[in-house]
Amino acid sequence: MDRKVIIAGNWKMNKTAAEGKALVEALKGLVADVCPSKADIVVCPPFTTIAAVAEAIKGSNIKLGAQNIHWAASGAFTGEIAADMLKELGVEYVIIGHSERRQYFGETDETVNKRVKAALAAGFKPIVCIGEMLEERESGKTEKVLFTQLEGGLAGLTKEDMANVVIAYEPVWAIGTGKTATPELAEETHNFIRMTLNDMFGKEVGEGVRIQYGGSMKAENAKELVAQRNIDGGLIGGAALKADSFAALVHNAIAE
Ligand SMILES: O=C[C@H](O)COP(=O)(O)O
Repeated sequence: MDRKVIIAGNWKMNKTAAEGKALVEALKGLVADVCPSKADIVVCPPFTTIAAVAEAIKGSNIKLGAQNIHWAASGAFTGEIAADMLKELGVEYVIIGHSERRQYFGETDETVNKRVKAALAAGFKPIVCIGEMLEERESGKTEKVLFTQLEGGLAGLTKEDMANVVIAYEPVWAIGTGKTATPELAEETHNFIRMTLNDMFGKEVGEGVRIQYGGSMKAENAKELVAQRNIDGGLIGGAALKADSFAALVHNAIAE
């Protein structure tokens, strides 16, 4: 099945509004030649930078994402963000359950699931992050960890919901370390994720779900990674923080 490549830049806690605006102003020109039918190009700035970026990317082929969403419509949830607030800014994608949220902010499969459901109900496309820690991989627990994260994070979702869900596989040991998974190892794991999705939702659904790789992906390794059968793009941290490195990565990822 043909799945459209999706390259998303997760800016994490980087870029003021002015810096974010400057980045996308430069990026727009550098990726203007990328046909929207060929790839989805997404930037996910921090909340305070979204409005400025939304304005700057109007009329371009760059789409907007956020880095989190709360499950309640409003209320006493200090530090959180609601669906309406993101909708108003033109956000389309929402990253949910990033390993940094799980590691440092107590995110669990249960809260991931609540956020995913809220995102879908509001019409967003969730990018659901899963991935194992180094000691889990070394002790042979990778598949068990990923299975549990998929089962918990996607619990209760329908086949129709899955048409709007993107999975990001990010081995935690590869994030920001420069230690990319080899294309073979990444593909083996993506294939396991695909099989699990096929089991959970049926092959006709599972084969259509886009699975991004994340973890030290850069222009130099993007082509080989995305060439793998079950790798449909990337969730990019460090290399998304500069317009030229992100644009080069996008071009290499979709190069024939
Ligand atoms: O969300 C992005 C990932 O955590 C990857 O980050 P990185 O490209 O800096 O390794």
